[in-house]
Amino acid sequence: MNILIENVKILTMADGELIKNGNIYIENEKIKKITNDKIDFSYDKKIDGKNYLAMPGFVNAHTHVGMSLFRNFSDDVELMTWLNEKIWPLEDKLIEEDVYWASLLSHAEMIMTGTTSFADMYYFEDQTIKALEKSKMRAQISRGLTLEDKNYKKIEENIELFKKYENSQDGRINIAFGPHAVYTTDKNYLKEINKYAKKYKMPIHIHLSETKIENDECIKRFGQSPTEVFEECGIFENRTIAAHGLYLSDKDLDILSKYDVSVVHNPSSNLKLSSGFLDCTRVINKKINLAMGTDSSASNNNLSMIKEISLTSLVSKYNNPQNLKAYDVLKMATINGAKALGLDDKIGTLEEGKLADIILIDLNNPNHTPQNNLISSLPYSTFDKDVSYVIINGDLVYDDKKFVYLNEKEIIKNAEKSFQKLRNRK
Ligand SMILES: CSC[C@H]1O[C@@H](n2cnc3c(O)ncnc32)[C@H](O)[C@@H]1O
Ligand SMILES: [Zn+2]
Repeated sequence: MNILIENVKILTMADGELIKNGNIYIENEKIKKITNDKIDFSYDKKIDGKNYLAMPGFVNAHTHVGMSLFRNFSDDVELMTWLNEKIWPLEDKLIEEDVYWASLLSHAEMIMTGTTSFADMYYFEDQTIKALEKSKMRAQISRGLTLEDKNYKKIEENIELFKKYENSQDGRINIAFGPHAVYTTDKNYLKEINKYAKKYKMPIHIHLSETKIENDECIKRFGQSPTEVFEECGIFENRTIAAHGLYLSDKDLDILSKYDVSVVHNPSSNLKLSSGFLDCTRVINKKINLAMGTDSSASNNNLSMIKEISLTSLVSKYNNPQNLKAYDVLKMATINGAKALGLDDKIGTLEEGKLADIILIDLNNPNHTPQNNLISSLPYSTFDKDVSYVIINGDLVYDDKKFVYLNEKEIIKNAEKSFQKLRNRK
């Protein structure tokens, strides 16, 4: 499909470029040209971009899309109570169909709030991949791995996922290993994962130093911080997404900065589970790639990157208004997320030759008026409902606030039904 977005304000997120006006020519899956000029181009769809802002789609660099059936199921508790008493017992009853509908529900929510790519860690990931065939989102998928894995069968399943789906669906799918966290694994298990990650050149997705208790218990168990344990086991020798990172010491940050590790900030989930709030500036100052995620809608309790962008900006400024400028927060949600997924040469900025993952924000709303500073408008004034068009891999998936491929009513009905069945399942 060829698309022309005409006469639009463009935030490219490419270095040095702020807002410019022009036309975006999308040929098949790529951005062919961004120019003020009219070029000879035959298109299947023309979007009148007047009063819209085009920018790269958001990259949600840490989530669990299969958990959206648990939205508002367990609130007002801290992480370990939430996991041990509420979430894990429910996950024991999950079946494939639940994850399929939960995934579609999450994909719909992400698309309508401007997310075009995500990194996921969960169970029944083949169902999430099946849902991706419908939603057409871009994703890095990892099978969640814990010590419940008796004969390392789940590691094998993770490798099978890689062999079957790596680069599938027109290159929109990548597969990673998903060792859950230091407290659900041990050194032998992590070393085994590292061995295969190296063999297959697969990236890794972990939870890291999310709570103070996690750190304290790790030090009791190993005499090392979680970062030191993962480093010793070779995990960081593979490109790694490390979600949370709230309790990283200076020494931990120095370790991470030596490797291709991206820390992912999940502000809503961290605040809601009372884990704390990441000092983003401290991580960025150590030259570590800092991306942004929602975590799941069971702890967030939704999947809006616009909400995460806003929270990150506002809470980071609580003691100093100079902390974290609007543009730096937008980088976390776009190009830094792309880097976390190993895709910064393909997505994350709007540049000729890159894949067309583009969203259009409606500026014709009272909350964007007057247009004094469009970069500030994004973190400080944008609502989810301002997202009007979403293009992924050159494919229009959300057209003037309507899903092109997803049947919203069917998804909502089946997700609701799945949760009622799951709840009653023995
Ligand atoms: C092994 S699959 C993923 C696993 O992670 C659990 N989970 C969801 N959110 C969090 C979080 O913030 N910290 C730690 N673990 C989390 C989820 O319930 C699955 O069991
Ligand atoms: Zn998580």
